[in-house]
Amino acid sequence: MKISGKVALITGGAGGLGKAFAAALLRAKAKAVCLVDISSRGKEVAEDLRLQYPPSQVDFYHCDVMNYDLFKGAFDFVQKRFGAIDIVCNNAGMAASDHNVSGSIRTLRLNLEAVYFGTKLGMDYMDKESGRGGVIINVASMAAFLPLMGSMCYNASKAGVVALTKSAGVPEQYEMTGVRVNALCPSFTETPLLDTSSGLREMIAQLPNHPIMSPEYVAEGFQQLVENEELCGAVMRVTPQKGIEIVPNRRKDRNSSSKL
Ligand SMILES: NC(=O)C1=CN([C@@H]2O[C@H](COP(=O)(O)OP(=O)(O)OC[C@H]3O[C@@H](n4cnc5c(N)ncnc54)[C@H](O)[C@@H]3O)[C@@H](O)[C@H]2O)C=CC1
Ligand SMILES: CCC(=O)/C=C/C=C\C[C@@H](O)/C=C/C=C/C=C\[C@@H](O)CCCC(=O)O
Repeated sequence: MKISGKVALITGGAGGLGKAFAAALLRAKAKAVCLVDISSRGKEVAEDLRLQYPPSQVDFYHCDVMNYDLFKGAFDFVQKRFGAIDIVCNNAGMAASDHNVSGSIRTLRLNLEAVYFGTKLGMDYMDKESGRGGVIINVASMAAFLPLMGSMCYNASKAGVVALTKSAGVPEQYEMTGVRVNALCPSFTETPLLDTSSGLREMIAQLPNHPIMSPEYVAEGFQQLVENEELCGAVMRVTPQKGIEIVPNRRKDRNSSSKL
């Protein structure tokens, strides 16, 4: 997909990775980006991006994406304001330790259930019948493959995002909707998320050859997933050790999916 002239909706857009994804799209001449976030910081982030990347339009839409109806309202807002949606990034997320049961349940809901909402809504609003096709990027994590000690729900939620994305990205689905769906799995990246768990930075520092990456580097992988029309149902890993890589998809060796 050529990003120039396109319209994007990014959840968690006020956060470290969300802002970097928005900036990457704006540098590539996206027509408009809407930052959907529960934090009112989104207003300042949108203002900052407008100043940095004129004449692109950058809006902030205050929303709790864990509420389906409110989240649908964000899609209606973008569709009405810009006439179309081409790119959806389900990026909003959080982490909680196993000791915090309510936080762990909220983590599962935000990181997985809300990503399902955003994937379903993205397919509905961008479907080639009602829309003009498009691409959905679901932000998972390397924790989906290499679990973090003490964060069962975080690890499970991210593994769920990978499975959800592979399901949504099967060729038959793409043929029907014209919407590609890919997963982005970064390792540790310099954002406020790293400060939400005490001792995490110290733990990371103990890991051999595991420097914390910049959001801008992860956004390079994000942009590849948006632009490369060959990628659908793809899982991309971004790590300091191996850089940006697509996980081989064994399913491509089979010639049809199992239909229910
Ligand atoms: N920072 C890292 O090391 C890594 C982060 N990730 C994932 O990247 C995504 C973005 O996280 P970061 O930018 O690192 O963290 P961040 O904390 O900077 O950004 C998260 C954003 O999500 C928003 N948010 C939280 N709950 C929300 C809700 N109910 N509705 C709408 N927005 C909500 C927050 O207000 C915040 O702006 C998350 O899914 C995270 O799990 C994945 C791998 C590594
Ligand atoms: C509650 C703590 C928590 O879940 C914090 C998450 C923080 C960062 C985002 C996360 O998505 C990054 C995961 C990166 C994992 C990369 C490699 C693993 O092999 C690290 C394993 C570290 C360990 O041995 O526990």
